[in-house]
Amino acid sequence: MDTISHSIIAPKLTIFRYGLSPSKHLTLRSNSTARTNAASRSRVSAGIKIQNPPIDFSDPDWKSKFQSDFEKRFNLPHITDTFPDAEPIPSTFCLKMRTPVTEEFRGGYPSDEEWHGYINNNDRVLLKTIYYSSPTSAGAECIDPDCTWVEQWVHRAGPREKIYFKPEEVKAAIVTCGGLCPGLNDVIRQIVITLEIYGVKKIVGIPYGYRGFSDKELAEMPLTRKVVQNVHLSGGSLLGVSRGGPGISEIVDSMEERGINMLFVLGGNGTHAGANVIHKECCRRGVKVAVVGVPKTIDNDILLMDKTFGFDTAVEEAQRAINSAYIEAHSAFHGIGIVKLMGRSSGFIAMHASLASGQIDICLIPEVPFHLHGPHGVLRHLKYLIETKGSAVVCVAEGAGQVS
Ligand SMILES: Nc1ncnc2c1ncn2[C@@H]1O[C@H](COP(=O)(O)OP(=O)(O)OP(=O)(O)O)[C@@H](O)[C@H]1O
Ligand SMILES: O=P(O)(O)OC[C@H]1O[C@](O)(CO)[C@@H](O)[C@@H]1O
Repeated sequence: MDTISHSIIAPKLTIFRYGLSPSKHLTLRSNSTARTNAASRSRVSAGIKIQNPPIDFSDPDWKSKFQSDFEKRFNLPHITDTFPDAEPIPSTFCLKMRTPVTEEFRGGYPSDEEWHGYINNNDRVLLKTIYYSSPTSAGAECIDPDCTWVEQWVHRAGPREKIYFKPEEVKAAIVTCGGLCPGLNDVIRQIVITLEIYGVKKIVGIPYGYRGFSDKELAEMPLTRKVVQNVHLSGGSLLGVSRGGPGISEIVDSMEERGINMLFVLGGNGTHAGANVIHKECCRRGVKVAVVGVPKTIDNDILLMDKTFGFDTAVEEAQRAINSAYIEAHSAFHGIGIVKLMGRSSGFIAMHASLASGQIDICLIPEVPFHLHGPHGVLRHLKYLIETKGSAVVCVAEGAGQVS
């Protein structure tokens, strides 16, 4: 199976791929790999070998075992795991209000009012919504050889009716680390505005990533709705970014000194590895701090999120390059345009830009192995395009053809 390639042909677009056996489509991940994968561009499922304990499909209970294992893996930690005595209070925020919920609601909402302002703790989002009747169905991703329907879900994010931090006692900090990504300022803005709606008054930005926790020259930046009102109109990060910086102990010391008890980190893999150890260090010290990770990946390759910020901008911008390549290729005799786009481990930008542009003939992405040569190879198809259309445009994601 792994040497025969075939192509899926959509109008004007060919994505080269191998025929994969169902077993190679497994998306099941262990707890640790789910997290690592999520942080390391794991939306890719086809073609990647996943190290998991094999499922014994001869066991008549395999499905219920799989589902309960899946449930355990997505069992979210809660603040009361670390602070069993933490007392919940009614939330001051509600999806239906644009000002903090006031005292008059503290005892509950009027019974005749349909409130629907919160996410229930048991709300779930189904990850797989397609029932494939056969492993040979186009795009089939099967757990087992018979392609049985197995429910996979994750918790639904959003505001809860009970909170554990009194807004007046919160000092929230926001930090942006790693490289830039479109949308960082939008996220900073929205965090500040939402915190204010909760009633939080003390909000600061930590300048230049984790470095801002140790460098005495870098003063924290007070953030209010007024400060962030128009920041989404400019690129980059209002706070600045950096790589490297202090050790975890120094960061947590600094947070304690500053009285920060809520930290929002915006960043990629490294940033989240840092956030994780900051959280662990806070737990070890017994300081009540909420560490919130906001994943930053322009590649949109986090399975558990609808879409990561910056992705749409990347797709939009990519189309300008595609359009230029198209014009060049079609103006030249037997012209071939090649556009290389971001995406070392996943090809969502390349695929979406290709589809949206309507100008790409071949799209090569890391998830889908292909041959350059041979009867089903890319070059053969390119020759066919030149012979029949006179020109062609190819879109290549950075990591295409590099997954072994
Ligand atoms: N394993 C780790 N433990 C603690 N901190 C880390 C770890 N890896 C990276 N960091 C810290 O996280 C910050 C950002 O990391 P990094 O430069 O790797 O960017 P990133 O978050 O992966 O973003 P990008 O995807 O843009 O590269 C740095 O300040 C770095 O010191
Ligand atoms: O060259 P680096 O820093 O490893 O990053 C490359 C990766 O970063 C991105 O450009 C953005 O995540 C990816 O498309 C690419 O895979």
